[in-house]
Formats: sequence, structure tokens, C-alpha cells
Amino acid sequence: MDEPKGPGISGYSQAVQNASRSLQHCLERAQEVVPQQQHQETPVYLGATAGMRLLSLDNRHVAMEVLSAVENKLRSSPFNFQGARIITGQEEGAYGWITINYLLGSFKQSGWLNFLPKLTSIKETVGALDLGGASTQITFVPEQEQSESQENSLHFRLYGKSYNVYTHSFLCYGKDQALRMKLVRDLQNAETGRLQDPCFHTGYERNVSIRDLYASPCTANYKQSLAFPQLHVVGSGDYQACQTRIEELFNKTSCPYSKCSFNGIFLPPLQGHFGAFSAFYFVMNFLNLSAESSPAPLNSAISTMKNFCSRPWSEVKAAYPQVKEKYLSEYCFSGTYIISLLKTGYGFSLETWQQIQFLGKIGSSDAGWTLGYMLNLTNMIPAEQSLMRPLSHAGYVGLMVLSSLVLVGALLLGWCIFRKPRCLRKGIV
Ligand SMILES: Nc1ncnc2c1ncn2[C@@H]1O[C@H](COP(=O)(O)OP(=O)(O)O)[C@@H](O)[C@H]1O
Repeated sequence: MDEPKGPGISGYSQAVQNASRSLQHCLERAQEVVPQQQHQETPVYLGATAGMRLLSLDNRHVAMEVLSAVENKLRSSPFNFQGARIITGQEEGAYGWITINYLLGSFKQSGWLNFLPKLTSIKETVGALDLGGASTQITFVPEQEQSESQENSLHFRLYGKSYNVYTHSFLCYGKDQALRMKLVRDLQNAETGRLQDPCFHTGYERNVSIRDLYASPCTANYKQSLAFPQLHVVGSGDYQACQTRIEELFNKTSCPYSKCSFNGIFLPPLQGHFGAFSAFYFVMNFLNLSAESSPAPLNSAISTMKNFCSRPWSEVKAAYPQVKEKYLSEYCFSGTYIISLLKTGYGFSLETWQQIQFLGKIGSSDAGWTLGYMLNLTNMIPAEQSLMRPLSHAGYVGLMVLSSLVLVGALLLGWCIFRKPRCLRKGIV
């Protein structure tokens, strides 16, 4: 039976081992891809996200140990290691937004072409929705420039244009921590260690250690002494009931601003198109709800989820033998969570849902915060747009041919004037 590892001591060392293994794998891959003579001059940065933010909240000392273990490994690699740090939720949101807009080309167009607004349709930036295991981010340029909450507002100057961006990172609202929060809430009134859970398929069973469940800062507040050391989760596969339980995670009771998402957090009216990536994409892609040309409407996404959650676990398992059991068993929860977060949490409607595009890659690059982080650290995005636009290859060739013709013409003219004055005179007379 699959047991999700929580951040108990065993969970941490397991997590460190996993991280170390993936880092080793990453480094080996990078050494294959980057030509050997460029290893030393290739900068390497490491940014850690919400999992490490949580670990740092829970035990700063362990978090620092993990970072320094990773640093040592990277320092001994052939690359030019520049440092490892835990990035803030705001940075994670901002870098995700920078990545997708950089890859979609939204910055450059809205830079210099803005001088010609009548000649070209101005392309707006696209909002970014990022779902991780431990946190989720929403970032976009709202219609109203003045923000009601300074902690949610960022200012960028990119390619000569200013952007006032709204961002918020919800720690604990990544899909793994959200599942933990749901489980501890379900446990509050439980008398036995057996929990019937509508977010898992019928026939699915999982044992969860109570100690691990409460070990996260996201669930610590719900801690209670229970007579049983393990929670025995038994699936009942019911989308509607699952959604009801999930929606309890979003506290909509009070809002100190004109508008909020949930938990009293400011959210300006949603504006424009959104790219939803990372786990938003992994889950919606598995459920066939991410079609890039025309993403499924909200109503059909809900019917798909109803149908998927109601399928018995034996049938689902047989249908997808190649999918990791941890992911497969949680797609019912994750898909329902995504719909609830976007609809109830952020307030996407039937209409605005159509503005969301679920993105895995843009071109050949992953949609996610990492490219934006690199672009920022390596100063790849200038604040000001250079006045000269770089020439395309065709433009360059054309300009060279033209200047060669002018040069030949000038030489011929000079030759006529200084060497054969009669040819000119002949022409004139
Ligand atoms: N194919 C997949 N199906 C479902 N979930 C996935 C898949 N691949 C990765 N995940 C999960 O998606 C989440 C996002 O991962 P990641 O982008 O690494 O975010 P973070 O570092 O913030 O947890 C993680 O919980 C990860 O386990």
C-alpha cells in the first residue's frame, strides 16, 4: 500500500535522499547536454520552493543542513556554481509570470511596438497560475493599476515598459499539503482510525501515519491526541462529496478589501488570459482536460471528474498500468481540488474558465518559475528596450546587398569623375 511520506524525521531523510538522487541525475544530464569545454563557464543556480519554505518554518536548522548538503554537491560539480537559496512565494509567482510571458514573446511586442498602437494589435501579458506540491501562486496584471494591498504588488520595468503586477502565493495550498489539510479536517470528528474518503476511488485503501500527518506546519494547528497511530483511508469515489470537503479549505467568511480570493487575501478582478502550469498541467493533462487548442469548458471538466472519481480503483489501475500509483490514486482528489481552487478560490466563472490555458511546455521550454529565475539572475531581460531593433537574418543580408550596391555605384561615379572626365562631360553635353 502506498503511504505518502510526511515531514517526520523519517520523511525528511527520505526527502533528502530523493532530492540528492534527483540532483545527481540532473547534474549527469547537464554534463551530457552542455559541451565539456563550456562546463566551467556555465553558471548554475539552485532555487528551492515551498517544500523548503515549510521545512524552514518547521525546523530552520534542518532546512539549512539540506541546503548546505546540496551546495556541497553542486560546488564539486564541473559547473560554475553561483549559490543556492530558498526563494519567497512572491518570487516564485513573479518568476513563473516572467517565464511564460518571455516564452510567449509578450514583453518584446508590448515594448517597442507600443509606439505603433494603431498598426498592430497590442498583445497583453498573460497571467500565471502555478500549482506545486506545497504552494500555489496566482500572478497577473490587473486592470486597476493602484493595488489595495502592497504586499501583493510588484513593479517591473522590462524592455522599456512598466508593469504593475499582482501576485500571491498560498503556502499549504499546493496539492499535497491541501490533501493533508483535508485529511486532518476530516479526522476532527472521527472516532475510529477508519476514514471513508470520497476523494479516492472505491476499492482504494491507504494507511497514513498520524504522526506524519500532523508533522507539517500546514496541519500542526489541527493536532489532537488520537487513540490510533494510523489512519486507514477507504475510498468512496464521489466527486460532489469530495468537492464539498475541499471547499471547506477556502475560508470566504471575511475580506478586509473590496475583493478577496480566500482566507482574507486581496484579489483584484481577474483580467485577461491565464497560463496554468506545473501540477495544474500534469493533472489536467492526465484527465484529457488540457487540450491546447480548445481547453474543455468548466461544465465538461466537472462531468469528466464525476465520471473519473466514480470509477472503481481496480478498473483505473488496470487502465493505466504505466502511471505511478501515488499520482494515479490522487487524480480524483487533485482534479477536484484544481476545479475548486480556480472556481471557488479565485472565482473563475464559466466564461473566464475559457481564458485558462493549461501549459506543459511553451515551444521546447518548460512552463515554470525556473527559467524566469535564471533570466533574472543572468540579467537577460533588460529594463530598457534598445532603440535599435536587432536585425533578422534576411534584413541583415538585404542591408549588406544594398550597401554593396551603393558602394559599387559610388566607386563607379568616382572613377567616372576623376579618371574619365569625358564620360561625364559626354553624358552632360
Ligand atoms: N505526472 C504527474 N502527475 C501528477 N502529479 C505530478 C506529476 N508530476 C509531478 N507531479 C506533482 O506535481 C507537484 C508539482 O511539482 P513541482 O512543480 O516540482 O512543485 P513543488 O516543488 O512546488 O512541489 C508535486 O506535488 C509533484 O509530485
